[in-house]
Amino acid sequence: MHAIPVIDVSPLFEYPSEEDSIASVSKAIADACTGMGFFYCTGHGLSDAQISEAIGAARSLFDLDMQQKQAMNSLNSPLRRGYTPQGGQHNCNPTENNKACMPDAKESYVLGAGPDMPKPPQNPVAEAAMRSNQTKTGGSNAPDQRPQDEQGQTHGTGQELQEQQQNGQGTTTAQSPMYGSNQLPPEDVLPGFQGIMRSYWQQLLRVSQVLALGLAKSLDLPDSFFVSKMQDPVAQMLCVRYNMQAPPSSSGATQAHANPDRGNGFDERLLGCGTHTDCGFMTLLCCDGEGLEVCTPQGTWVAALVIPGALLVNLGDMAAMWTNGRYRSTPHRVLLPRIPPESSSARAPSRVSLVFFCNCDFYAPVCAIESPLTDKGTTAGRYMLEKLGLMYK
Ligand SMILES: O=C(O)CCC(=O)C(=O)O
Ligand SMILES: [Fe+2]
Repeated sequence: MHAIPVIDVSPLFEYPSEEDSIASVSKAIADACTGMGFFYCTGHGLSDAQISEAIGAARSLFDLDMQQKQAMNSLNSPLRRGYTPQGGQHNCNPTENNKACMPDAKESYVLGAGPDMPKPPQNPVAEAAMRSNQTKTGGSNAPDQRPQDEQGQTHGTGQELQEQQQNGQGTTTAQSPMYGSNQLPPEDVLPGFQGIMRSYWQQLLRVSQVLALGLAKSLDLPDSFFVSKMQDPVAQMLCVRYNMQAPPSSSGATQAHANPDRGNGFDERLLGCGTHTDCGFMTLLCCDGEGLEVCTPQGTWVAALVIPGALLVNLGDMAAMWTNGRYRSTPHRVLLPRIPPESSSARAPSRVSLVFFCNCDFYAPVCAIESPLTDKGTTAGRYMLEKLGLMYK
């Protein structure tokens, strides 16, 4: 029995038919999002082989020699896309207790929405959800807060938000500051990488839109509520390799990762990724090893075990903002078990994860659904830039 629920989302792909099964899925999503804020998603349409292939492609990128990886150094990219060696990136929640963050013990490679990555594919579910908005009235008190340029009318979402929407009028995500080129490894350096990652990316955009329908249904919102804000999302995919560490010495950088709050036992581990919440809407993760831990509503930590073929979904800050905290943006972290001192293995073990942040359209308005007149609100892009700016100092 997993502490984190497993939800078979396949009925959502039958939308708009299969109403009863969709209602059960939506209920399960609501329970998961008000509880752990994390759930395993099965029935998403990707085969185990596709997931393993993408993890394998990331692994082969990290296996390149350092010179080849440095040729894609994220410092060369204004959007910090590309490769970041170990020690070069923060990923802690900068607001947590106002504590200084230590660099995470990981190397990473970031891909983001841009002209060299695919747009969301044809998606009959998303299209049907968008159409339902035109045909249905009632069913929910919550307004659909699409920007003015899409809907041609204003909503009571607060003056500031309306101004932003007006400023963003006619502006697409592709013209936003978070859209740009990636540093992809050339085909002769890493054959097949680009194709595998583009195809995985496109699949995950499709799954994200379908989950967005499930999330709207779970909140009794219009079916298009979230899908309409994910027409051209500023998605980002973080590929990470957590390299297992030697036991911390009594001095030096690795020692600094030991978490004093955890008391006995924890000193033996290092932090692969500090405690944080994700800043976007939802995150879809696959990985090939354990280490991720999730904070329960009671404040304890549970391990997110690996379920082969499942995608682990969690909500980010925007989901919490829309729902006034009813849906959790759950704190999580990644721990690294140390290599036992007696280990004679020539190669340190490591864990690879692919973390797909399905953010919304850059100019999508985000404000509390139930109190749009009082909540000042923001836009997805503004919120992400603020939070990322704090993390990538
Ligand atoms: O690698 C993982 O398991 C999670 C990483 C993560 O939470 C993040 O990068 O936001
Ligand atoms: Fe995260």
